[in-house]
Amino acid sequence: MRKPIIAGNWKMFKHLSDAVEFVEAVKSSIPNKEKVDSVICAPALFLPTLVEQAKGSNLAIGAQTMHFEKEGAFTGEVSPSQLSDIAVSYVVLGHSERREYYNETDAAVNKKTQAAFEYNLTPIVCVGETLEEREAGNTVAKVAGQVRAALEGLSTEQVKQTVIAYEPIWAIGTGKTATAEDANEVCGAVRATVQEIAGPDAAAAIRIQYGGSVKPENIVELLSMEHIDGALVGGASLQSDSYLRLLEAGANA
Ligand SMILES: O=C(CO)COP(=O)(O)O
Repeated sequence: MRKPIIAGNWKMFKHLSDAVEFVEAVKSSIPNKEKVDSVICAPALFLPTLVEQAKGSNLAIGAQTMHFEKEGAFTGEVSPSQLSDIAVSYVVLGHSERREYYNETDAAVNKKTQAAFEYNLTPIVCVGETLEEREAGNTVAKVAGQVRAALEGLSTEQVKQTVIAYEPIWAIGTGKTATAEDANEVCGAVRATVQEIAGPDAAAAIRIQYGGSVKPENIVELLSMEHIDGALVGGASLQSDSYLRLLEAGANA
């Protein structure tokens, strides 16, 4: 049995005071860690405050991106060692917005995934196809290629601990969710790819999230699917009541 993992990705939303208010509102109501992993991936600026605030609760705090080097002359970047030093526990890597607007390549995502393990961070690696790729019948080829590239060089144990987020780009922020069956089919293809790379134990253990217009109204059906082990949620993770409903669905999946 894979434990569900529900992660909110706040992207570039909220001010620090809103973030603190949110964590205060949810932290005592986060479901038991044995039932679901509950994560908020916040802007880097908020991380030290939120990590302190969430200490002792069931809420884990994650970053939305990072560099792959420990340190160096990379103006504006945040390093894996800096995240680890303030006890951040997750990091989103290769989000389609980073790939599209900041030229994050498969090779960089691979280096970042390896760096995450070096610094004790759990990577949430995002993969997904554009609408054109889907319409051309290239969804599985695209997603499998991204998975292979991201996991290259990892040990079987590291592959098992990686979280993959399947986010069809056309479903992000558009209100268009992939049908639960379509999402499950691609998540199944991700699992099959992991099996080819790292064997059946890793394929059985790795957790695969779906992301793209997930809401309290559609998450239960998505989580009922065989290969969907959680959700990476943008818009619907910004309000505390909606976020708690998502976690509740995770705890009961
Ligand atoms: O990109 C996403 C999460 O990383 C999905 O965003 P939405 O849930 O707003 O569609």
